[in-house]
Formats: sequence, structure tokens, C-alpha cells
Amino acid sequence: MMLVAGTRPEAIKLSPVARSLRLRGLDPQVVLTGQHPHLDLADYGFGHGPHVELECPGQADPIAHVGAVAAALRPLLEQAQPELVIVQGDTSSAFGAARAAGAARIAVAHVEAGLRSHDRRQPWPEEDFRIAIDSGSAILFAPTELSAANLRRERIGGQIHVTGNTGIDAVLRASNGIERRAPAEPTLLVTCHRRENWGTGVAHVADALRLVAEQRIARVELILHPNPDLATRVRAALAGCAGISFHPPCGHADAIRAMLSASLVLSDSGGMQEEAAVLGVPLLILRGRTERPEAIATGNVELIGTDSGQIVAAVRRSLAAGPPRPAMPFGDGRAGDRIAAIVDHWLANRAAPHAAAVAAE
Ligand SMILES: CC(=O)N[C@@H]1[C@@H](OP(=O)(O)OP(=O)(O)OC[C@H]2O[C@@H](n3ccc(=O)[nH]c3=O)[C@H](O)[C@@H]2O)O[C@H](CO)[C@@H](O)[C@@H]1O
Repeated sequence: MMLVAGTRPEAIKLSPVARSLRLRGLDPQVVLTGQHPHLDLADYGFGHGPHVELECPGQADPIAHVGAVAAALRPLLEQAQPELVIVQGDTSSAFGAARAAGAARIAVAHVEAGLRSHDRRQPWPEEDFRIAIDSGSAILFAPTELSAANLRRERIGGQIHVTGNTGIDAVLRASNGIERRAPAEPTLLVTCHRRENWGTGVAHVADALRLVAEQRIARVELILHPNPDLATRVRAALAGCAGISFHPPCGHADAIRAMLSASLVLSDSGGMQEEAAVLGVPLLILRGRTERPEAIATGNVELIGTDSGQIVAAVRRSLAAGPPRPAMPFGDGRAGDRIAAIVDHWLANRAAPHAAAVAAE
């Protein structure tokens, strides 16, 4: 069996699966596509095991990257002949791996299946990629009942299992022993990387952050993305603005520590919406739509978009409100164990027809 990951969030969300599979004696072959080059798996809870590198760095054109990953993975699949390829989420790495497996007639299991914003342009290309991965998967691990309902509505052919999101396993592990620490002065933690925000979105967010810092509404701590082009763009948009500190991308435990030390998080990240709900940290989503209405329903997370006036107003409102309570709409932290048990069962039953044929000879 093979696990394929390309980006930081895939490493974070596949590490609980890898750990639970290993505990069952099912040692997956780990393949890194290289979408986030120099991804150190140990920074994201994956441990130091052996892995194969495909050396396909992320490209400006995500469709081209899908093709590159599929082409690079295909010979490896032909040689290793895994029974199952496990992918996670909605990246070009995940879709490229799923396509290569499909072409080689190898079954695909999709972790975090069924997330839908119901708008193919927001987020693009992720909504397209996850729909395509789901439609070709034999096993679909839906994090919530709502994501399973999305799959049933689309009459997806594979087995659907509601397992919880493995990101919750990861955040509970990473936050173990880290206390929520209210900062002495109001502090915003900011991340912004979604493709639909690369143009005017980043500029509007930058305007809002400049206002927040200049009017001393809060201190701004901005974590840059591993994509160097994007990091340069964000830095340039905020150049010369006092009250804003830039930080390089960090490991998962440090990211969780930063969330727990902030008064408020502003982000277009998907995983941080799930984490904010669990950690009881308020988060404003810098996007027009979300595929995680469960996070909004907790009251800890609010969808505000990228209009600078609305961002500043929402920051003021949120800072004035009391801190929210932790909420667990995405699972109980045991998704990895459930997924490993289902994979184990699937592998055993898949082997049955062959075993029966051998026994009959
Ligand atoms: C459309 C959409 O929502 N798609 C998502 C997208 O991922 P995303 O938007 O969640 O991606 P990021 O924001 O990059 O990562 C977030 C994670 O990184 C941690 N973090 C952050 C800064 C840092 O310096 N160090 C860190 O460790 C942070 O705590 C959190 O755990 O792809 C995933 C994979 O397929 C999907 O699951 C997922 O639906």
C-alpha cells in the first residue's frame, strides 16, 4: 500500500493514518511528490521513516503539475504494484496520484472526501480536484456526516465511511501540553495563500492589516507560506508597515502554539478553520466561501471575505467579544485509527477471492 503526499497539510493529515497503519503492522510505502520542496516530514508529525521523492515541485499551472505527478508516479506504481494508493485532500499532488493509480487500475482511498464549497471557482482548483478524486475512489473517508451526504448526493460509486478528520488527531497531538495563552496586547495571527486571493485579495488583506496596525487595533503576526513567490508578494504588499512582523513557515507544533497565543486568527487556510474550532480560538475566514460549514456553526469561525473595510470591522467586533469555547465538529481525534481499521479490513477482503481460488485448486 502506498501513501502519497505533496504539501505540508497533506503531511499533517496523513501522519495519523501512517501511524495507525504501522500500529497494525501495515507499513505503507510513503511517496513525496515534492510539491512543497524540502518538506521535512518530521516537522509535521510523520516521523523519520524512509520515503521516495518524485521531485515534482509545485508549478504556477496546477493542471500541469497534476500531469507531472501522474507521469512521475506511474513507473513507480508499475514496479511496486500496491493494492491501494491513499491520497488526502484536494491538491494537484493528490489528484495526480489518483489519476496515475486509476490509469494503472490500482484502487484509490481518499482521506477527507466529500468537502464541497459548491462553487467550482472558489476555491479553484481545489473544488475541481476533490470532486474528481472522489469520483474515482474505491474508499472514501468522509470527515463528517455532511461531507458523506455530499458524496451520496453525487451518487459516488465507492464505499463511504464517516471517520472524523485526521487533522483533528494531528492538532490534538500537536497541542498536547501547550496552554491557551491570552496575549498581553491584542494580537492577530495571519496566513493568506489561497490562489483566488493571489491578485486583489492579497492587496485588500494587506490594506486591512495596515489599518489594523496603524490604528493600533492589534499587533499583526504574519506567517509566510512555503511558496516563495507568494511569500514575496505578501511581503511586498505590506512593505514598510510598522506593527507587522513576518515569520517564516514553521512546524506544526509551532503553528499551533502561535494560534493558541493569538487573540484572533485571520486566514484563508482550510485546516486552520478546523483547528480554530477545536482550540477555541476565534478565526475570520479570508474567503468568499467555505467547504466547512461545520466550523461556522460552532460560532468560533466567521466567513468575512477580503473586503478591507469588512475585515477591519470584523476584527474590532471579534476582539471585543469574549473568547469562544473549544468545539469538536470534525471528529474526536481517532480518525487515523478508524481509517487504518477500514483499510485493514478492505485489504483482507480483497485478498479473499484469490485465497479462495488457491484453496479450491
Ligand atoms: C480548500 C482547502 O481548504 N484545502 C485545504 C488545503 O490545505 P490548507 O488550506 O489547510 O493549507 P495550509 O494553510 O497551507 O496548511 C494548514 C496546516 O498547516 C499548519 N501550519 C501552518 C503554518 C505553518 O507555518 N506551519 C504549519 O504547520 C496549520 O496549523 C494547519 O494544520 O489542502 C489540504 C491538503 O490536501 C486539504 O486538507 C484542505 O482541505
